[in-house]
Amino acid sequence: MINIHRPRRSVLYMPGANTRALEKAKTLAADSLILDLEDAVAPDAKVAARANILAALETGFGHREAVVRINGLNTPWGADDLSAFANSKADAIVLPKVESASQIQEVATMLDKAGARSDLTIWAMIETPMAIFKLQEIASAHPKLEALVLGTSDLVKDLHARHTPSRVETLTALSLSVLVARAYGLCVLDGVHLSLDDEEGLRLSCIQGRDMGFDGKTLIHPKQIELANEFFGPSPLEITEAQERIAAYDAAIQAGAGIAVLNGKLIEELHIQDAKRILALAKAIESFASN
Ligand SMILES: CC(C)(COP(=O)(O)OP(=O)(O)OC[C@H]1O[C@@H](n2cnc3c(N)ncnc32)[C@H](O)[C@@H]1OP(=O)(O)O)[C@@H](O)C(=O)NCCC(=O)NCCSC(=O)C[C@H](O)C(=O)O
Ligand SMILES: [Mg+2]
Repeated sequence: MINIHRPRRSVLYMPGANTRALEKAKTLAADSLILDLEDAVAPDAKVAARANILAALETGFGHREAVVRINGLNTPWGADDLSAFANSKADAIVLPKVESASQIQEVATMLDKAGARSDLTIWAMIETPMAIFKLQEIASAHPKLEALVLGTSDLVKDLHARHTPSRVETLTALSLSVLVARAYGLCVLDGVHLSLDDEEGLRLSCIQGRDMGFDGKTLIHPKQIELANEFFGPSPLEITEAQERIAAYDAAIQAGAGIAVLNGKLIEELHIQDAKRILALAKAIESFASN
């Protein structure tokens, strides 16, 4: 199954308590923003952060998608967060530390009762060992679920593992998450790269995530946006090759053949589906640039 989601190459977290960052976000080249009320916000600052985010959503973030990470419903703030954003201008609600379908269903029911817009979707953070074992249950919990977001910091902590350059400690979890996301038609976003000054490490992590099938990468600082946009978007060469593949295949079909060969490579219908996905993504990214 091929699903074309909106571009989410770069998905930048910012603490809701940081009004400077919320303002700065309106000028950044990130495709999506996660306005955070959870781990990046101290308990004493949660209520003020909620108000900051509500105010920032009112003026909007241009073409950038704005999603709000609420606190878990098992915390003192979760239910109030959810009702505050149910009728806001947020594009989605991110639910942290999801471990069961019922957590997603509870959020969906609360949004329905609050009369939330039908296009307000839910994203689930996958960041605990139990979440990995419940991936299929979570992914099929509710039609409002749109994306799985890997929380590799929490996962590594819960595993008693260590962050390594190869990410061997999370590869199984990353791979299972991509498999399940694709099987259920969901968007899937890779975890953050914590070392702010390690550009080479970020580059390798972007390449690895892209090659595994992730749609994009979650980020913690504006300086990480450019690399994520570069590696999770189609390159000019990939766009040209996709166009050439489609043209070669169309010519083969016109000539009565079912397959084509271009530059010594076999082209079948499945390659055309992938070429069309690449071109649709490139077109959507181009429309961002003109907005
Ligand atoms: C890490 C930071 C605290 C660093 O902030 P700061 O010291 O302000 O950095 P700079 O001086 O280099 O900032 C330069 C300018 O960029 C703006 N900025 C910085 N970070 C952001 C941001 N995230 N979004 C928007 N704008 C940002 C600064 O305001 C400066 O602007 P200007 O004044 O105009 O020059 C900070 O980067 C930060 O807080 N990052 C986000 C941390 C966060 O959200 N963490 C929680 C999410 S990660 C997570 O929990 C993943 C998951 O759950 C898991 O388990 O893995
Ligand atoms: Mg986390």
